[in-house]
Order: sequence, then structure tokens, then C-alpha cells
Amino acid sequence: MKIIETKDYDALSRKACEIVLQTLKETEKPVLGLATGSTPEGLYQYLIQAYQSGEVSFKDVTTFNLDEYVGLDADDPNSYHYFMNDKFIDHIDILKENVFIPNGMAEDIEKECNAYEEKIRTLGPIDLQVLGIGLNGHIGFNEPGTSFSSRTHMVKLKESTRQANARFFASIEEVPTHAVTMGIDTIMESKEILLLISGSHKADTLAQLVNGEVSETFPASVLKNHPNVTLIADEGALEKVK
Ligand SMILES: N[C@@H]1[C@@H](O)[C@H](O)[C@@H](COP(=O)(O)O)O[C@@H]1O
Repeated sequence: MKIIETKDYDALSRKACEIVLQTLKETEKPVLGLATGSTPEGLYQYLIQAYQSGEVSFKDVTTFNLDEYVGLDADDPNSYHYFMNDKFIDHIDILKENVFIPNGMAEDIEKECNAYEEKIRTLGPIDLQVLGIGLNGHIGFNEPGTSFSSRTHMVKLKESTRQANARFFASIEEVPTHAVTMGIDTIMESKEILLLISGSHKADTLAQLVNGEVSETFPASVLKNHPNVTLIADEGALEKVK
């Protein structure tokens, strides 16, 4: 795992943008894996700026998002569909038919998971997957204990994850209990992975990633088995590593 240290969140976002732009420029029909959460927001802002300045077009880009809450539709401001449109998709020239996010409203969730896998198989592989990390080491919504061989599936969210994400909702009761997420094996099939970790509240998580064993009890540790991972972390997140 290659580690790039940046001074702060803004520098992290700029560096992440540089790496994504490089993939977009080098790849004929790029497929990006995208993440939600606060961490990649700065990256999306810089990518929008790059588009607005004419540096890049997203016309030939396909995107797959990692996850979505079960029971929230695309118009719900707390859904990841809404987040992605609001923070990124609506501001660039990507074709809507090339944007894929799991449908948390599907009547048959298992069928939806299989269909999502099939789409990634057909249009993939993902050239570059952007990842954030949960405090307990989750990637996407793959909570501790998830099998490393998992594919897109429905998960029951840990209470700690619901608490951590409650800041986006009016109250904890409104945070969904389940989500659909790409599996760990699905994520690992990406050609390249860009992991972003920012802030001193993630310092213990990052120290565990760097110093701990590869184990299903800490999902992000699987990334140590991937041949092409770049981790960008800012000084706050790296506080406990050195
Ligand atoms: N499903 C998302 C993850 O993909 C994300 O990495 C995590 C951390 O989010 P944040 O970047 O806001 O800390 O939150 C959610 O649980």
C-alpha cells in the first residue's frame, strides 16, 4: 500500500483529484467506483472544477457506487442517490445511463444485488475505486465480520455505524437499519483503489489499518492484499501512526 501524506483535508482532496484525473486521461472508457460520506466531498468539488475549466469531460465515464441504504428512494435527501446527484453527478457532463447506484427500494433485494454484480461484470472492471473508511474499519457498508469473499449483498448496519451516520439525519430513529453494499471481493476486483482517510477522529482506525493483521474483524485490512492501493491521509489521521 502506497501512503501519501498531506497537510490537511484540502490537500488530500486535491491530491485525490489529481490521481482520479490521471486515470480518466489514461483510460479510453474509464470506469470509476465512487463512495459517499464526508471524506470524498472535497474530491468531488475539485473534479467539478476540473470539468468546469474544460480540463476533463465525463461523457465516456461510467460510475458504480459502493452502497445505498435500504428503504430510501432517490428523492430522499438522505439517500446516497441524492447525495451523489447533489455533490457530483448533477454538476458534470456524465450520461445518466452510465451512473450506477444500488437500488435500495428494490422489491427483491437479492435480485437487485445479483443484477448489480452482473452490471459490474459486463461494464467493468472498475479502473479506480474511491474508498472512505468507517471508524470500525468498514469499507462500503461491509461491517466487521463480513467475509472477504462477499459479493454485493444486503447488510444489517452496526449500531455504531448508524450512530456515526446519524449526523446526516434528523434523528437516529430515521437512520435505516439495512443497506446494500458491494462485497469485499467485488471491491478487491478493482484494478486500482484510492483510499482516503482524514481527521484525527480516524487516527485510531488508520493506526489499526497500518499496524494490525489482515482480518475479517477489520474489513479494510483486506486492502493490504491488493496490489495497487494508494492511501491518502492527512496529518490528523496519521497522528497515531508515527
Ligand atoms: N457507507 C459509507 C462509507 O462508504 C464511508 O466510507 C463511511 C465513512 O464516512 P465519512 O467519510 O463521512 O467518515 O461512511 C459510510 O458508512
